[in-house]
Amino acid sequence: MTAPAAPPASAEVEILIRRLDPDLPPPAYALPGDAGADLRCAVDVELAPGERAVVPTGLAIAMPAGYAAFVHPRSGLAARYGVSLVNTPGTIDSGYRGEIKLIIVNLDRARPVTLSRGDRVAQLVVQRVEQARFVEVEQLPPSERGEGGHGSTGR
Ligand SMILES: O=c1ccn([C@H]2C[C@H](O)[C@@H](COP(=O)(O)OP(=O)(O)OP(=O)(O)O)O2)c(=O)[nH]1
Ligand SMILES: [Mg+2]
Repeated sequence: MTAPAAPPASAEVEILIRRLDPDLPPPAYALPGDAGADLRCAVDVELAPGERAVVPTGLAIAMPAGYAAFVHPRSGLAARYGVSLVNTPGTIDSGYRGEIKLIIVNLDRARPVTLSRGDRVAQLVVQRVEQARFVEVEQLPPSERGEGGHGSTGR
């Protein structure tokens, strides 16, 4: 079986990058078509169980209006060591020009974890996002779900 055919080609979006730490490689997709481009940590970090740290990536970006980038954990690190991001996914606004930082947490209950400068510790997913216009009304239109939430459809 081959993968389903792609819809009509969508152009790649150009993202400008600044390497604040020129010795680190730029963000890159590990394989063609990957959703996330890997981000590296710019410093060595050791996290005790339950500890978190704000970690620099040495990277600043500028993307077009109408886009946002989301910082996601890497599942390999999550499965092997319990490493995640506190605010997953972290939101990078299109107007943000500062250094992308990762709020990394060690969720393992027993083992400390060491991340070394240059390790690929997170991934950046670039997406189109809509801007909403919030219109206040007295009543919201009816729907089949109504106000049912939090398991209202059953287990
Ligand atoms: O994991 C993250 C999340 C955010 N940011 C940067 C980019 C983003 O545009 C900015 C603000 O993030 P967010 O809106 O999530 O935080 P906030 O607490 O609402 O801060 P602000 O008041 O600056 O919007 O911080 C990061 O570098 N890493
Ligand atoms: Mg904000």
